Order: sequence, then structure tokens, then C-alpha cells
Amino acid sequence: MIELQNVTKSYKGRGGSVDAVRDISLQVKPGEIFGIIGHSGAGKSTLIRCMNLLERPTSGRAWFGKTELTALSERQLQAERRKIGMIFQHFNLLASVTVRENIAFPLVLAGKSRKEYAARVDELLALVGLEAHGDKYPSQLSGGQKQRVGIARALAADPQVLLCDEATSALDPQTTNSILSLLMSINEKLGLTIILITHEMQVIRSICDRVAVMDAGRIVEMGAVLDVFLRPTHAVTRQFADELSELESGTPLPRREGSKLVRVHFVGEETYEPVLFEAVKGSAVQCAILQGTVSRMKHTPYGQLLVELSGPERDIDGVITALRSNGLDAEVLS
Ligand SMILES: Nc1ncnc2c1ncn2[C@@H]1O[C@H](COP(=O)(O)OP(=O)(O)OP(=O)(O)O)[C@@H](O)[C@H]1O
Repeated sequence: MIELQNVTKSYKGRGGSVDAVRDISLQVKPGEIFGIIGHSGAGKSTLIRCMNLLERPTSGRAWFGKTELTALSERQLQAERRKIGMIFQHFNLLASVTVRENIAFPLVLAGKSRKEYAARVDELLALVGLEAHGDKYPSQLSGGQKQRVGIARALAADPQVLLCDEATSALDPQTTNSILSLLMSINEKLGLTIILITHEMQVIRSICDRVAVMDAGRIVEMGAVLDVFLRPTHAVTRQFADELSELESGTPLPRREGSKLVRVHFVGEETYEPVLFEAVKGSAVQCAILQGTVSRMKHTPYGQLLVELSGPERDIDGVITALRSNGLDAEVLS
């Protein structure tokens, strides 16, 4: 759907040239929600803007379906860009016109008359839950409502892909969740491919299918969200995975002599099974649960427990082996 091949984007600054994006290749599949996460300055905005050529790569190639965007003239590019919608952190709405007119804007640009676009705008207002707000001005709306207008406007020309540039970063957690649910339902209902950039794990955890982790202009890890964050290999990924774990770090924990501290990950339906109880049952091992969470990564139940296993070492090892042979990820921390 969207493909980048060896894309580099350099900016010339006073201190020389900065590679904001370095030699990035990736493929986004039709219908998926693909997240790009990284700290500030990692190159996320530059990367997403290379996908619709708001930034022209210094080298490398960008494809939209079978069309190579980097080979098009500005004029050809404008036509292709209509198939790629975009929403922004600060919404970028026109302050002097109503919600309805903001949403209609891409249709007006495409030469449609009011008569032609009126029904489409009503449909979009309903899709984003703003039926009662069409005649208001952006200044009369909350941040979440403004972003809903941004989404409706981005969808007006019926794009195949939606690029989201930090779309929830200016919103409070509750509003963030409502916008993420809206994006997920649009993805499911319309089959729209979504690519988003964020610095928030919550966004990746809630709605993304695959993720790329960026650091210093490069992608350092990429794959299914669960795979990347269950077994992070790069330090930056590990930091984000720790945010996800929700287990407190640094808190001194009570420990018994000779015990082992084990972190157990549960994924899928096993999250709700009594596997830990079964592994310990009948052994001489005592199991104390020190911390624990159960949540979801998109639709997949996911849990983590920090347990202390105490008893004879051989029996503790037997419990760990039993957990692993049940498909659980059991990591001995100390
Ligand atoms: N137009 C520009 N001119 C010069 N340097 C730029 C330009 N745009 C970005 N950069 C530099 O490129 C690097 C990556 O910036 P970018 O905005 O893509 O990162 P980011 O991950 O989106 O960060 P943030 O989350 O803070 O927006 C930074 O070092 C930035 O200073």
C-alpha cells in the first residue's frame, strides 16, 4: 500500500547537514494500522511526511500502491495525494469557516458544488459523531471535537490511506481514547489503512497491528506489536516496553532467602487460565504475587505478573520449566 525504499532525508543547517531519516525501508500492508514510535527528534514527522511527499526524500523511493510518488511531477503528485488523507496534532482547521465547510474543503478544491457535496458532508458528520455541530466554528469546539473534524475532512475525498501526525498528542487521556476508538472503527468499517506516528505507548498498544521503533533517524525494530514489545532487543524499544509493563520498577520488594524473582507474560486466552496455579500445585514451591496487571494489546488479552518463587531450587526450576512448556514467557529477573 505504502512502501519506502532506502529513504534518507537530510536538512542543511548552520552546523552542517542533519539526517532526519536515514536509509529507511518499510512496507505498510492494506488495511493495517501501522504505528511509528520514537522519542522527540527521532525523525517520525519527517518519515511520515516522506510517505505523501510533503517532504521530498533526499534519496530513496516512495511508492503508493503501484505508483512511484518520487517519480511524479508536482501536478501528478497532487492528484495522487487525494488518495492519502492526513490529520495533524494541532488539527489545522480553517478558523473562519464552519465545521461543515472545513469538512467540504477538499471536495471544493476538487471542483465539487455545494449540491454535490452536501450529502457526503452529512455522512461524514455522522461517521465522526458531530451531527449536531456542523454549523459551529472550530473555536466553539473541544480539542477532541476539532480532531473529529480533522478526521472527517481527511476522509472527504475517500482516501485509501490515512496518515496521522501525533493526532492525539494535544488531547487528554480520555479524549485520546475516544479518538483512538474512532480511528479503529473507521479502519474496520471502511478498510482504511492507517499509519500513525506517536511518542505514546498507549496509542500503539490500543490500536496498532504492527509497529516500527525509531531512534536517531533509523528504524531499530519493526514487527507485530506484541512480538516487538514482548522481546525488545534495542534499548529504546526496551524503554517503551517498560512503560507498557505498568509494573513498578525501582520499588524495593520483600524477598525470601533463596527465592527467585520471575516475570511471567500471559498472551491471548491463556491470560485467563490458572496456569500459574497449575504449575505450582503439588510442588514444594511457594508462590507470592508481588505485582500484576491484565490489559489488552488491541484485541489480544495480555497480562504480566511479577512473582517470587521460594523453596528448593530444583523445584523452583521445575515450576519455571512447567510455565515455559505451557507457552508462557517466564523471565528470571534475579
Ligand atoms: N525543516 C527542518 N530543517 C532542519 N532540521 C529539521 C527540519 N525538520 C526536522 N529537522 C531535524 O530532523 C530531526 C528529526 O525531526 P522530526 O521532527 O522528524 O522528529 P520527530 O521524531 O517527529 O520529533 P518530535 O516528536 O519532537 O516532532 C531533528 O533533529 C530535527 O531538528
